[in-house]
Amino acid sequence: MSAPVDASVSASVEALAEGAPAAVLEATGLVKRFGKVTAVNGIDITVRAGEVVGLLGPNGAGKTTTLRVLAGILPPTEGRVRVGGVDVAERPLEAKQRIGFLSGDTQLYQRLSPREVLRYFGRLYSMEADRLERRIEVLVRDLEMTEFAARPCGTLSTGQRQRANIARAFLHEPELLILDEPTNALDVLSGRFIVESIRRERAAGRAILLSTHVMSEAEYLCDRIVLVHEGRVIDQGTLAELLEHTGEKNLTDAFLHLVERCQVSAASAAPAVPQSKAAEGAGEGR
Ligand SMILES: Nc1ncnc2c1ncn2[C@@H]1O[C@H](COP(=O)(O)OP(=O)(O)OP(=O)(O)O)[C@@H](O)[C@H]1O
Repeated sequence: MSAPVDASVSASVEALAEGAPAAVLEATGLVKRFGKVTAVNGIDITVRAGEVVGLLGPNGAGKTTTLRVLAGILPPTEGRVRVGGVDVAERPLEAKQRIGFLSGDTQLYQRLSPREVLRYFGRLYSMEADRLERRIEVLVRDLEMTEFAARPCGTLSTGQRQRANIARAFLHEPELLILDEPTNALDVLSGRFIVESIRRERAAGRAILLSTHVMSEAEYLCDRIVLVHEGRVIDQGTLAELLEHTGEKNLTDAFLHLVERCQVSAASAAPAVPQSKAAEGAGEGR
C-alpha cells in the first residue's frame, strides 16, 4: 500500500508534470478580523512565476487587507502564507526579501531624492553596493526617472512619485510583486506606462498580484482575476472564464453581475421582515 501523499505535494507534482511554472505565492484559509469586523473571511490565493493575478472587488471588499496580510505587514487571524516556499509567519525577514510591496499609502521621504530613497532601501535589503548602484541606474532609465531622480520627493508630481514608489518595489528584484492599486490617481499616459513596466516584470518571470478598480487595465494585464466581496472569493478565472460564468461581454458587466448575485443571495438569506415593519420601512426616507 502506498503512503498517503500531502495534498500540497501532490498539487506541486501535478503542476510540474503539466509543465506549469512554480507557485511563488501560496496562501490558504486567510482570515483577518479587526475586532468585530471580518475584513478577510477565508481566502485562498496562488500566484505562479510569470503570472499577473488581479484582485478585484467593490470598496471595502477586503483587497487592501488581503494584500497587507500577504506582504507580511499585518498578521493573519487565521491561515498561512508562503512565498517561494518560505512561511511568512515563521521566517518573516527571509520571506520579505522575496516580496516587493507597493502600498496604496506609501510615503517617500520628502527631503530625499528618489535615488537616495532607493539607496536607503537597497541597504535595508542588504544589496551589495555595486549591484545596488547598477540596479538604481537600470530603474531610473526603465521608469524614465532621469529628469527628477535627484530632486527631493516632496517636489514631485503624483505620477513622478508613483514611478519612484514602483522603483522601490522592483528594486531588489523580488520573486513576488504585490501592488495595491498601482495606477491609482494617474492619468492615462502615466497609468499605461506603469502597466507596461508591470508587463516587463512579468516577462522577467516575476509573480505579480495587484488590486485595481480599473477594469480595462485588469482585462489588458491580468492572466487571472480573483473577485472578492465581503472578504470572500466569489469567482476567479481568466477573463474568458469569468465572461463564460456570467454570460456577459466585458469585465465590468461580469463584475456587476457577480456582485449583484451575491447581494441578492444575501438578501434572500436574511430573516424575513414582518409585513407591518416592511410597511413602516417603506415610508422612510421620503
Ligand atoms: N485597521 C482597521 N481597523 C478596522 N477595520 C478595518 C481596518 N482596516 C480595514 N478595515 C475594514 O475592513 C474592511 C475591508 O477594508 P479594505 O481596506 O481591505 O477594503 P478594500 O477592498 O481595499 O477597499 P477599497 O477598494 O475601498 O480600498 C472594511 O470594512 C474596512 O473598514
